[in-house]
Amino acid sequence: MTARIIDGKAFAAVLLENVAEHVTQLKQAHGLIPGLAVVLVGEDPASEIYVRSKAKKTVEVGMHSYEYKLPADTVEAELLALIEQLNLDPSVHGILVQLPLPEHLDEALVTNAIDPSRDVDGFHVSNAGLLATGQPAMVPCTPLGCLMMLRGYCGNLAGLHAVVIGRSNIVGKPMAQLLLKENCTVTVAHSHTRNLPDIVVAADIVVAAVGRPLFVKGQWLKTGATVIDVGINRIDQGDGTMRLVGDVDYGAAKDIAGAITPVPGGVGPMTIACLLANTVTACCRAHSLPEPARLKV
Ligand SMILES: Nc1nc2c(c(=O)[nH]1)N[C@@H](CN(C=O)c1ccc(C(=O)N[C@@H](CCC(=O)O)C(=O)O)cc1)CN2
Repeated sequence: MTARIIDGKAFAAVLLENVAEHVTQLKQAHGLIPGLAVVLVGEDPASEIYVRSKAKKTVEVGMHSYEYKLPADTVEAELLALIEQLNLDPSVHGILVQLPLPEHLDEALVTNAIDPSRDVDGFHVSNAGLLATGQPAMVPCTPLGCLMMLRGYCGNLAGLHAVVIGRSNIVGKPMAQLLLKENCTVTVAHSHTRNLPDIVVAADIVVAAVGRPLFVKGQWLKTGATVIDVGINRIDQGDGTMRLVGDVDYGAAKDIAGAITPVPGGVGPMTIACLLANTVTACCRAHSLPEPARLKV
């Protein structure tokens, strides 16, 4: 069996078109332009690329982009003061602080300083709680993108056994909550899980978010399983060049899985598209307008 490729770039292109259409409608019907503020602290090269890409796409879909670049030695009080200023700015509908933060900054404290209604990353404890209790929330962008692709490929997910490998607040936990909401049977595996291959082999859906290159082996998979690879790892090829790989051994997995996301070109592009969709949703909620159905899960 050769797996179908789940093309994240194509999914993202469709979602971005829908976002752009809604932005045009908001402008024409209500004179509103959604605004997204992105805060980057420090000079992490990958974060700089992601932030640049977010700003570029924000402008491409017709929204306002506000970028704040702070030095790596920024003190917590200064960052919190900027967040407070953005919380009060009526032209800003979405706020995100790019992660990871420099070590001296408390990620939870900073994330929870963002007004939950503008928390387009969905990392605020209020949004995490709403999602965990099945209530309308801002949903973290990476798991939201994974779910949209899973729905697109599998249709109804009810009754399927999903194994989520990884329990981070950003991906693993919200992914498990979203899959539960879809009536999947969900197993969350992590670094202490015993006999992981025996667990993965029972899965109809595998979401790999462990942050370890090529960790999930092809022979662990059930034939025909749908595999979503969240990992983005740069590995040295031994000749001085670097290669981008996921958490799944794609070369082996593609012969056993039914469908699989590539790295690059899988989950990554959907993360940014979902961020812009969340910003439109936040703008609609802020102005008590109906939420665009096509941007929702
Ligand atoms: N505040 C946040 N910080 C971080 C998040 C997040 O959702 N919110 N997620 C990641 C980084 N990230 C977005 O911020 C992100 C990562 C990767 C991609 C992407 O498109 N990747 C490409 C490959 C690009 C490359 O060469 O590195 C792909 O997979 O095709 C988009 C967004 C951590 N921080």
